[in-house]
Amino acid sequence: MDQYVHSFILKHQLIKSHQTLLVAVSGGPDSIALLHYLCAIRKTTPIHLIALSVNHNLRGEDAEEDLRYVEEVCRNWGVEFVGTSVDVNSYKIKTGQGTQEAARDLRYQFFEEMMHAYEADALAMGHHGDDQAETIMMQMVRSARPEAVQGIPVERPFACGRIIRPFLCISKEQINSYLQQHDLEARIDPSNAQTEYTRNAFRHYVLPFMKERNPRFHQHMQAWSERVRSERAYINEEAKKVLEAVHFSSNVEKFVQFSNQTFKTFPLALQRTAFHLILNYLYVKQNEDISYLHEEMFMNLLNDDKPNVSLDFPQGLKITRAYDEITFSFNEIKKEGGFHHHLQVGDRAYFPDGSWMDAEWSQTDEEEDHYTYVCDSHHVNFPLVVRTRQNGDRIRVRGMNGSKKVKDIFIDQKIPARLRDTWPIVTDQSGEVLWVVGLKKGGENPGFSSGPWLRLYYKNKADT
Ligand SMILES: Nc1ncnc2c1ncn2[C@@H]1O[C@H](COP(=O)(O)OP(=O)(O)OP(=O)(O)O)[C@@H](O)[C@H]1O
Repeated sequence: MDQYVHSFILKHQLIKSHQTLLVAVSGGPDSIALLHYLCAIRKTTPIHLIALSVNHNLRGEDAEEDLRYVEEVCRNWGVEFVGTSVDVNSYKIKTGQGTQEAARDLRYQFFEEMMHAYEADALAMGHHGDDQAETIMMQMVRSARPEAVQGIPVERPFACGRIIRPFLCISKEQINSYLQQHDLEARIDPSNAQTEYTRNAFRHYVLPFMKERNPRFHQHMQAWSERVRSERAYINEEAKKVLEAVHFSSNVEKFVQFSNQTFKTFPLALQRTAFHLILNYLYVKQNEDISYLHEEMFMNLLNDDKPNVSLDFPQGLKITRAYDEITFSFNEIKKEGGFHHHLQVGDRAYFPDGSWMDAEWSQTDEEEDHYTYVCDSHHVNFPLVVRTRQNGDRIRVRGMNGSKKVKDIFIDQKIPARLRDTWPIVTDQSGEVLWVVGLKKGGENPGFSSGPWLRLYYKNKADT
């Protein structure tokens, strides 16, 4: 066992000389073996070890005895010890969590505090290869998405350092032999009683079957986890390029819009991943309800023959496709035919009636007609927004002092009421109305500036 763990630590560079290492010790076999192993390597790799143990007060006096047992072991092995008792029941009432979830939260809060208190480099935990195999199999049953089936990480950032799991490369059986070999005693493994029902079923029925087929199954699962993680990291980086290409920009409104054509130039794997990156950005809390079926629905929306399609996602998120334009929005556009597009320079925005608008840099400040708008680019906050009217919209009309209600412009120009809710209006990011297309121009007069100018061009479907 020692050799496996040694190579694993080296391969992942989990521990280095002179580091301060916290070890989470419940008193059960896995963490007692881990503590013993780490004590032993102190002979060749000088490290500062501190053992942490949490009494969850869930198993009466037994739990207190576990803590005292760990304390005694630490005294005998010359390891600094910090123990704590937490009140899981009060925390459960406060947070509405289940027992295991609340216990876990409190345990990690304590670990985090200790990481800062000791300015530790890492916290070592006793998860092993069988835990890994169970976790991956459970994830596979739950999800069809590779990114949701990655298992337990060998290391991850935590507080001021990292969490490391040096035993992921070995099986529970190897840990038991190690305990025997070194004549080590552990408290009765409380995990069987505490572990959730599903995990126990995998532990007792599925894992033995897999190990019977291949005793090295846990090694395969560990290799799988490492491989999937590195591949996912690569795909995620590549998918960020998709977001760049479609001019994805974060904004307070949590509103995302891009061209379907551009999005679809990328391979399917990147489209899928980019879709999840967008969802991660839109959903403040990770949404457990999103499954690969949602992913399929989105992929179908991209390829649907119909020009206007929409999907309703959890928490009121609406995804629509209007011709080439894909929109993710929580603010459902209330009025029929209403829209809200972001417009970057070099983009074309399509409207539900088939008309469109181009945005480009211009060499001149000349405006050919009512359907061209030029402004000094220094006076606008990008990206521009092309949307339908909102209550209270006003425009600072060029050459006039003060502003005018957009509603009055529609009335003055005798625009029929049925057209007003779908009439395009351009604003900048700060909400300043720049142009009521075809009717009134606002903002600074481009004739007074030296550019560079931004030129907008509106083309009505009926004219083509
Ligand atoms: N009460 C606790 N105090 C300190 N560390 C804990 C505690 N409970 C769990 N841990 C840490 O989390 C790891 C995984 O926890 P889990 O509940 O899966 O295992 P366990 O059966 O308690 O493990 P072990 O056999 O090491 O006691 C443990 O190996 C240990 O490092």
